[in-house]
Amino acid sequence: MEYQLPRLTKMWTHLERQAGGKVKGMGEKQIEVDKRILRTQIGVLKKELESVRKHRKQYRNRRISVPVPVVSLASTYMDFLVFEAVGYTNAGKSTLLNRLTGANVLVEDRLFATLDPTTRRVQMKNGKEFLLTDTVGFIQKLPTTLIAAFRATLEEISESSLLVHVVDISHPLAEQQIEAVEKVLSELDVISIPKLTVWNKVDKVSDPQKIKLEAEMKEDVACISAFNGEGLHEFCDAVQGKLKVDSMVWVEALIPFDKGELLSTIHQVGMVARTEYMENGTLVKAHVPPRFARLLTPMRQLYIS
Ligand SMILES: Nc1nc2c(ncn2[C@@H]2O[C@H](COP(=O)(O)OP(=O)(O)OP(=O)(O)O)[C@@H](O)[C@H]2O)c(=O)[nH]1
Ligand SMILES: [Mg+2]
Repeated sequence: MEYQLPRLTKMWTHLERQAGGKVKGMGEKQIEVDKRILRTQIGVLKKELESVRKHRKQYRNRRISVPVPVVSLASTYMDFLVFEAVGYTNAGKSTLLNRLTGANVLVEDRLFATLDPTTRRVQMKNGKEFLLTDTVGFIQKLPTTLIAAFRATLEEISESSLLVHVVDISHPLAEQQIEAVEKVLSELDVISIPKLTVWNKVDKVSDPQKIKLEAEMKEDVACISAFNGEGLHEFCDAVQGKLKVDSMVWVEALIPFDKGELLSTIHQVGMVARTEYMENGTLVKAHVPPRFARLLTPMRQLYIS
């Protein structure tokens, strides 16, 4: 609508032309009316956007502050491993989400098919899980008014553990699109979040072998086709590897036998290197998400003592 506002004039000049120029100014009045309607609608939408933002924020806060109910431990802690698929519009983010989770997210060969973030649980073949959020695509020179409109969505990005930057590597302007996305990411101040780059649509390039070799040479780049599933296992492995290095901490803890559910959560959200049954509990050595590590503090002390 903000885009439309200054362009209304052009829409109405045809009226004057039709009337043979006799009623000059007739279009002009209509423009004023239209502008007022648009401004009112913009105001209403802005208010709604603000309330969406507040709502999402509350929701996120609640996710973080839940006082650890034992039964839902697993699903609660899952939230600490939120993965965000970011990328240029039409790069294949939604296709990737669908392919990994069997979700039914709208996929379309057009810009901005996705306007609302969708989060799904991804189950990897080794039983590990993570949450993957699909978001709105980026474009070059994202107008500031659009940034405002998508702010609620973009804010989700800043709270994820890993960003997966999906690139349409078959696109002739892939290089520029990568740059555009990196630029938006830096504007969002999320440079510190670990990132994995995915070159998607490798089935569509003229020389897949060359592209795959190129990807191999680079650090943190996985080559896939969300379309036919090629490279997805490697992608999941890369996600896990990245996590271990960048967003997990090493813990050694003694889990009392009556806290068995904690043990299964560690297996689910973390990467267990070793378990050993002791007299007073299970000794676990594993990489786990930092937040979870903090919760294990008493049990880590138990191990030390
Ligand atoms: N050939 C080929 N086409 C793909 C692949 N992945 C996605 N596509 C196609 O690319 C188009 C865009 O896919 P989407 O998943 O909607 O892209 P998106 O990144 O979610 O786009 P926005 O929601 O607009 O940001 C669709 O026509 C997909 O079928 C792939 O690996 N190979
Ligand atoms: Mg999409």
